[in-house]
Order: sequence, then C-alpha cells, then structure tokens
Amino acid sequence: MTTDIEPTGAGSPKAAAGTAVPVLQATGVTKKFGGLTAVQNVDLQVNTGEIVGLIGPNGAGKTTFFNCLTGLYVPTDGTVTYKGTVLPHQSHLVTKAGIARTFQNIRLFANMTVLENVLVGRHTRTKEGLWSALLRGPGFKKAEKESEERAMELLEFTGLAAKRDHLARNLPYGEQRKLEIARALASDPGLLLLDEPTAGMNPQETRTTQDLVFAIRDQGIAVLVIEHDMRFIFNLCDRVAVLVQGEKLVEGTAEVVQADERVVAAYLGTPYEGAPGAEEVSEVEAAEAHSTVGKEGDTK
Ligand SMILES: Nc1ncnc2c1ncn2[C@@H]1O[C@H](COP(=O)(O)OP(=O)(O)OP(=O)(O)O)[C@@H](O)[C@H]1O
Repeated sequence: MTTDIEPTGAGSPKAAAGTAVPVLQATGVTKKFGGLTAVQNVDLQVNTGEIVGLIGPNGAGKTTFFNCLTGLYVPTDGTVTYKGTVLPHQSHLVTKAGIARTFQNIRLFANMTVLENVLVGRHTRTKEGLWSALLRGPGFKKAEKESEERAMELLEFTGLAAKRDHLARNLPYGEQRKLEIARALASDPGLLLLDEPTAGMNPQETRTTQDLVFAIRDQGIAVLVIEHDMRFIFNLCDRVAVLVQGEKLVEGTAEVVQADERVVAAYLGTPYEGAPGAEEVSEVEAAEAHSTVGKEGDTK
C-alpha cells in the first residue's frame, strides 16, 4: 500500500515556501439571529500552505462564522468562495467542494468502531451508487477496499491504527478528538476547519495535536482553527484573526496580535476607543456619573 502522508510529528512550524494562493475567501460575511448580529461584515482569507487562527472571547461569533463557511448557516450577507468558486449553503456540498471540519462538541458515531467512523467520512469521495452497494458487485468491492486502505492510512497518520476495532465511545477524550480529525480528513479536503481541537486535552495531548496540525498543513491542506488556548494558537498559526462582538478587530502574525492592546482589552472586557459597543458603554458611564453628581448634590 502506498501512502502519501507521513506519520504524526512530521510537521514543522514553518509554512512551506511557495506562492500563496487563496483557498478560502470570506467577504463581508454577516449573520443575524433576529435582532442579534452574531457576525458583522467579516472578511477573511486563508491561503494554500497556511494555518490561520480565529480567536475571540466567548460569544464573539467564531463558531457562527465557521457555520457560515461550512453551509450550516446561510449568511445574512456576504459571500464565501473556495478556490474561486462561490460555495453553496448546504454542508454536504461544501464538504464535497473540499472543506472539512470538526465540531466544538465531539460528533462521533459512538457505537461504531474507529475504522467505521473514518469510513463514514469517506462517503463524499465514493462514487459507487446504491445498487452497486446492495448487489456488492466488483465495482463496489474495489471501492470498499480502497476506502478501507485510505481510512487505515489516516488512522496511522493520527496515531489511532491500533484502535481500529475499538468503539469510538471507549476511546479516551483526546483520541476521540483525533478521530474527528481523521474522519474530516477522509473527505480529502483542501481546507480543514478545526473548532477548539484541544478543548479538554492535557498539555501532552495538546502538543501532539499541534504536531498533527503541522503535519496536515505539510500535506498541502490549509487549516483554519478556533481555539481558546493562546499558547497553542500563537505557536501554531501563520496568521491570527481576532473577533470581538462579531467584528474582526485585528488580523496579523502572532507578534502583531499579541502586541495589540485592544486584544488584551477585549479579553479582559475593558472597553477601548472605537470598540463595538464602546459608544453605548461611555453613554452609560456618563449617565451614571451624572446621577452620582446629582445624588451628591442632594446630600448637601
Ligand atoms: N442559533 C443561534 N440562535 C441565536 N443566537 C445564536 C445562535 N448561535 C449563536 N448565537 C449567538 O451568537 C453569538 C455568537 O455565538 P458563537 O457561538 O458564534 O460565539 P463563539 O465565539 O463561538 O463563542 P464560544 O467561544 O463561547 O464558543 C452569541 O451571542 C450566541 O448566543
């Protein structure tokens, strides 16, 4: 069996040299839920060979933005293109186009084996139809064999090959997250979206996940990752975008983002000049100051 992927740990922190070509282009993406604007006019580009981070405080709109990219939500406004083609608003078509994702809350088939979970992720790339599957003809058997070989390659890649016959629900938490990544990779994506891949992991597991993401990038798959673990994000990403109250506040290298005082203020909840909602905050503060002055005056 030939494999075009190296085992976990083969990655390196440096992006592969070469001309950057846009893989994902989100332009003016807005998502409203009734009166709540969860994502406001966000532009984001991910290029070939890149790992891009998306960070922001709780409720900033990160997952909603992911859902707009992957067809789970229809954006209220804006467009999303993958390799220059506008994406449909249906998640299975987005997967077919070449974008795969994992979820914040693990979504495995708990009572299926590790191998079966990866095979499920393979179905968008399997051409054999229903009748072929029911009759189990030669075409189906060949496709089934190829799918299984590919699934095993991915289990080797993610370090889960020895557990191929274990039920997904019996895996330790960190391995369940890796299995989600293996299943996402089974659709042969050009872009992988990871929603909090290290949530609940210990430092050792986080380190292994970092190596795994580098190795995925080194296979030519661009990565966009949401994560609250700042050390992980800043070690991993070529670029980081910061969302605050649905708007993109800053975008740049780890150094640029870390040095931006507005980012620190956003995480600490301190309003800064021009921040979304800052005008309302200063109006409230002015009104409170005014009423305090009034009360002090009353006591005189
Ligand atoms: N389906 C929905 N209906 C209504 N409001 C929603 C829906 N999904 C998200 N929201 C709201 O949109 C805002 C952004 O939520 P979102 O989950 O995208 O934030 P997040 O940055 O991913 O947060 P966290 O880091 O906590 O996961 C929040 O105010 C949330 O309550």
